[in-house]
Amino acid sequence: MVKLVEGPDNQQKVLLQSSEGGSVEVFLHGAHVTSWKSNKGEELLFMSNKAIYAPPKAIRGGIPICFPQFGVLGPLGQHGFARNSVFDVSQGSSDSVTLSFRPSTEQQKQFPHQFHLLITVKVGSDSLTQTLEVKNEGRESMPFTTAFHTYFLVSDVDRAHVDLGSEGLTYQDNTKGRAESTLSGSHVQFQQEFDAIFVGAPDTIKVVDEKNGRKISVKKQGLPDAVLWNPWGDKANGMADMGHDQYKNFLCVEPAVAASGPINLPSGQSWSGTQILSLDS
Ligand SMILES: O=P(O)(O)OC[C@H]1O[C@@H](O)[C@H](O)[C@@H](O)[C@@H]1O
Repeated sequence: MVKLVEGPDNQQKVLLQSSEGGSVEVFLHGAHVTSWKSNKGEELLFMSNKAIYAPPKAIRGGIPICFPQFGVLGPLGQHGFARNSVFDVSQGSSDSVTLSFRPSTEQQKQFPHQFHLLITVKVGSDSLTQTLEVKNEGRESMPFTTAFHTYFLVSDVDRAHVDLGSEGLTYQDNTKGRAESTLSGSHVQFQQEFDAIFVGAPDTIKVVDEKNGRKISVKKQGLPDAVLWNPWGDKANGMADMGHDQYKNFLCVEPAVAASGPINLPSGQSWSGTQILSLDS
């Protein structure tokens, strides 16, 4: 039942369709969602026009999976190796797919743990539900951090904001060596590079595109933190896989186990975290 087609750079992707008209595309490379369209067919995720779809680099845009490490919070390369690896199809239907990954011997040299990672993506009526489930198949407990690194498409970052739904939250500012800062009000309006870990963030966060009147709710389950990021012009224009001034068209909200972690998963046990994205009508 799973519909697999070839995408850019000879990479295979799964096409999902909801009965109400919404659709999602997921590459086997990184179990990476690169498109989520509403019931009316509008694209809701940002993709770089210079994205490279083939491993070993992660695809720029969509929803990279950061695992088994978020950011530089550990000994591995930034955001871990799952996003650079090709997954297998485990099971699926017309509107949902589960992709499966086990680390290679080479990857286990950097991260000496055996695990089974399952990413399930389901498209619903103006919604996308994504679950990360990991089973520790090794003999030792396994430390990890993780994130759904979601790039939301906005018409103009100057006329968009993130509503955290609660005033005066504190965050670790990655642009200042993780110094603690306090948010004034409950909104983040991006006006320069912003890279922040909200530890113990609210479980519902809204992405508001003021210019086109669109609101998307991000609900997280089992994921204590949320990272908010936009690199702004100088940094983004220096990225080889990001188009010129495309930073104006996205903002990232990333449900995560980041500074609250790591989680130490005992041998033989499983853990899961979920994000539910829904377009407010
Ligand atoms: O360029 P990458 O590896 O995809 O990372 C993008 C960004 O991801 C964010 O999650 C981090 O907080 C940033 O510090 C980082 O720059």
